[in-house]
Amino acid sequence: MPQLAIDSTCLPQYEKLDRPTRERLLAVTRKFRELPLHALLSHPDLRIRSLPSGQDPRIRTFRISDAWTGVMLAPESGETFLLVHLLPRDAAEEWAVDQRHDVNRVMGTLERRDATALQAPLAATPSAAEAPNPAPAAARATTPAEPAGAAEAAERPAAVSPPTPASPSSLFDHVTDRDLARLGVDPEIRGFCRTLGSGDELRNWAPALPQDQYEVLAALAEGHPVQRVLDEVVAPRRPAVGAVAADDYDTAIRHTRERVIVVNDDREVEDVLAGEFNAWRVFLHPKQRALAYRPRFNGPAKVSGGPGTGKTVVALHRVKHLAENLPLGGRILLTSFTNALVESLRRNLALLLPPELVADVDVLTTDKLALDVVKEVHPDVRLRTDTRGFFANHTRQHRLPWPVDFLFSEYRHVVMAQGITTLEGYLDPDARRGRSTPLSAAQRRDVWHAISDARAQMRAGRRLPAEDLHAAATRILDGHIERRYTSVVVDEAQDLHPAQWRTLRAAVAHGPDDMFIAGDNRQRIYDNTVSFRQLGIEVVGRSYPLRVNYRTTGEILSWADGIMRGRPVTELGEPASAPGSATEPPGGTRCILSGPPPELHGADDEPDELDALADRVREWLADGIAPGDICVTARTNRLRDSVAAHLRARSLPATVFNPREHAVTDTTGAVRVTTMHGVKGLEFRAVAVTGVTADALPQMDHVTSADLDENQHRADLDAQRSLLYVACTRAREHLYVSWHGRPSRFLPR
Ligand SMILES: Nc1ncnc2c1ncn2[C@@H]1O[C@H](COP(=O)(O)OP(=O)(O)OP(=O)(O)O)[C@@H](O)[C@H]1O
Repeated sequence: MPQLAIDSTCLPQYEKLDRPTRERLLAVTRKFRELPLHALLSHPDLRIRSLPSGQDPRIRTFRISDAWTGVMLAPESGETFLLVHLLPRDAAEEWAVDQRHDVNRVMGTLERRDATALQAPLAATPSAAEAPNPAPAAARATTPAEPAGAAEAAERPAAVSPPTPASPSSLFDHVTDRDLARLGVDPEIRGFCRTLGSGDELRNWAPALPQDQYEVLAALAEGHPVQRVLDEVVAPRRPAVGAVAADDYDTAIRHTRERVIVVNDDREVEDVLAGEFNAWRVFLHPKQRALAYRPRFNGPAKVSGGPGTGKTVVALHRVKHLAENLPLGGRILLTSFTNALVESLRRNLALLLPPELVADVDVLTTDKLALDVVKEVHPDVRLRTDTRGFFANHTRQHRLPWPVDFLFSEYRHVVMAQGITTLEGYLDPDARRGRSTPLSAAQRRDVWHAISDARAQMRAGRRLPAEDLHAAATRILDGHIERRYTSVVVDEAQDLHPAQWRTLRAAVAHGPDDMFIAGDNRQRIYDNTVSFRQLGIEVVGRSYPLRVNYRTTGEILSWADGIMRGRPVTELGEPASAPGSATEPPGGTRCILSGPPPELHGADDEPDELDALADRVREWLADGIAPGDICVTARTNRLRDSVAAHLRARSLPATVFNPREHAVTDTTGAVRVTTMHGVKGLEFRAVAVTGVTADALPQMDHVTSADLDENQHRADLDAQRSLLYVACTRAREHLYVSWHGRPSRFLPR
């Protein structure tokens, strides 16, 4: 009996079908599974057609409805049908005739290429006019809201400049044919890639190239050595069973789990097709799968990677693996930074795990965990959120000769960061390493007494700041022989304070699979620097980068990377001040999507800026982007509230979103307006970043003065730079950045 598999290309298309067409598609897919091959091919309703002039004799089209056509790969031998694409009727055949599917014998995967487009540069040196259909490279990527007909059929590279035949400056001169073959690059693509002169040219051809070979070429083009590409791109895909024969489509389809899934019943078909945003549940990059489903790590493991590389997705799948293998009586903690992020993790976990496994997982912010632990012993304790102001008062009361924020900074970045509990500890010459304001022993005593006094008052009032709450929680957890959790999984790890890490460390016993940590220091928007080693979290030999971005278009990411250019970023868990501490290389992340470049708008004053923003939002809505898929960010609470009021005054649906109070789903019917801090970890089809004005970014009253502490000054500036980076990288398809007056110096030139 034939089997059905679905290619991930179909998912965003399915979103565009109306309900009757979806039902019709399900009825058709049922026939694929139920009828014998000969009955299927001759079924009158399905109108299965082969394409005599097509590049691939196995490709067929079939009728879904008057308006929509399915494209499938029908087996010559074997029995697995692959549903390749869903397209408007007129566009389907035009697209399908150009495509060819082949088994990649080295990686064992099934790949698709636009064979017609790729033949052109090999046949001759085309003039620009002859270059393949100059459609935007966006074709493969961002999905228009309505069926776009011919535009969808034209999944062709943009002819920025026609590739030229092999020249001394060709992009892959440094790689031999033999190495390319070892990396799974087949003869046709080996010949083709010799015609490319630049990384931009390669990217423009991405929609036409076989997917896995493109990833190999992109990694080589970025300068990664052959061995690393073998280890990171080829090895995770290589089938355990050895080479796959060139005509063994059945095996290749089953092995291409990154893009293809075999479905067994109606429920599975619907489940897989039901929306683009669920792709992460089913299709994992081999590297993501290898990390999430590795049977065990012998200790803490760390996954880092730029924005949108699927760190959260890997963390969720890791929880699934841990829950499926949990010993009797075990429990898992999944933790993140804000209530909104935790809420979104909880929702996604419920999509991924059956309820009986969800029941074994606590999904909590790290602060909530600490509060729960402390309340078990001191039920009347509450979390204090005005700590900065409280310490400012104490600075004045003790008549200390430093600015009002100094005491708080000393409390947070020295005393609590290092877990110092005595005056002697604070007097230790190493205690203030990295702080650039020297303090005499007498001054340290004054500071210590002021801090102790403030802490004693806070304890007496039973309202503890997060740092003290965590110190208390750590003491309580350390006092138990039984640890609270079997495994702890941490998302958005870059922003946790050392005191929060100590709570997490104390919540789980040292051992295999104790901690799984996902984060990205480029996105660190709070001023914490952390040394995993000093906290007893040893990740050496268990650190893994992710390098494929699934969220953001290449145009948006490469512009946003300009915000961070020239700022070396330390690796997650490496303190900035450590001699020789490793830094994350800039860029190095490949995007699978492409689309329009970011739009930048400078206005004369704030009212003009808000008027232009309202026009942009209105256009997005008119283009069919749902209000809940649009987010506007502002640097300050004041601007956020003005933006929301301004949009509403122009009859646009807008609501203020506060991640500490709201779940992401609370505000789906309206355009979300939030602060830049509020968009951490989230994503939207369209994002407007407003108020990127010279005096708002950096906002100097939130930056320690360089005279007081040079290092802290730099760290504070970097945190604000990262804030802009985080806000801009939340956009999936459209990014709009605006300012009034002078633009922020963080904007790329
Ligand atoms: N293998 C995959 N296939 C399809 N989509 C994926 C895959 N992995 C991740 N995604 C999607 O990419 C987007 C980004 O993923 P995710 O939020 O996990 O990234 P992240 O690295 O945690 O991002 P950030 O650090 O910017 O918050 C999400 O929409 C997710 O569903």
